[in-house]
Amino acid sequence: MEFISYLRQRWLSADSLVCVGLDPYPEKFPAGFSDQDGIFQFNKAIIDATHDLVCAYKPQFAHFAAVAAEDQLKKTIHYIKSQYPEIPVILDSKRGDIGSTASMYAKEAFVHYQADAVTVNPYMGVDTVAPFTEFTDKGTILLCRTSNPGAAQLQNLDVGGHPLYEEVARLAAQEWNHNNNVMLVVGATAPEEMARIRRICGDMPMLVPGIGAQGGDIAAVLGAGKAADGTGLIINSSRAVLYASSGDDFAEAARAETLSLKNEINLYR
Ligand SMILES: O=C(O)c1cc(=O)[nH]c(=O)n1[C@@H]1O[C@H](COP(=O)(O)O)[C@@H](O)[C@H]1O
Repeated sequence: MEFISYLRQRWLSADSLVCVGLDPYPEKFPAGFSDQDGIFQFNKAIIDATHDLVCAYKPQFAHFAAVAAEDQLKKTIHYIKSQYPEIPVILDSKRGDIGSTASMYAKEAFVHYQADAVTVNPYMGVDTVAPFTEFTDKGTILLCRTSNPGAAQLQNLDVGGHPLYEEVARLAAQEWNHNNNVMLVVGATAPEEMARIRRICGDMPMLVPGIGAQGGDIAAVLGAGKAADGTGLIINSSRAVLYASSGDDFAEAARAETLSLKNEINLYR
């Protein structure tokens, strides 16, 4: 199934726009997760506790690679796909490189890790994005206006009467989306920019990080970014969910945090 239909089905069946980000910090894990399978076991506990509340999971590549735990990334994705096949998995690796190398990164995400979608840095241009979008059933989520404090320094630069991030949104919506599988990353910390991007990209789905630990405002995000039918957003929270408690009740606390986020978002849909 095409990624956007798959996502849409999940938005509706779970009645949720919440994405739980899997950003493992082993030093924050409660006791009992220190063996060599600990990252996977922690993720599994989080997934089992939250699966009915989410529209997607987003494992963050660097958090696995930095501790040589790529095998546990693969196992985590495989676990979601086998136990909860209705939930899309977005691999957050923010790849971007010349076309020949980009095609290897696309294989990495879609063939090796079996992700349903991947985050991609589009600032090298169309030939570096195409190797991802050629996987017609998979999703390609382009960094457009990111959530970090320094995002405006380059992304808001004026490029002939409009900011650079708007050019990315325009290209994504009008020139790069032949296979109807392109989406955009827009940070929750930039609601004004989000509203402008929504006007450019129609009902294209947006991945929205920056809620929770980065302080984004849910009402502002929904006001700026929801599509006409009350969906259109994949609202990610990682640390605020994963580390809601540092005790043995971490999975229950993660569930409570996810449920509260889902309910708060749904108030504004
Ligand atoms: O592409 C992303 O997921 C992303 C883009 C962006 O603009 N800002 C951003 O925070 N992210 C990712 O979203 C997650 C946010 O984590 P928390 O701040 O803990 O919720 C991290 O995995 C970031 O790498």
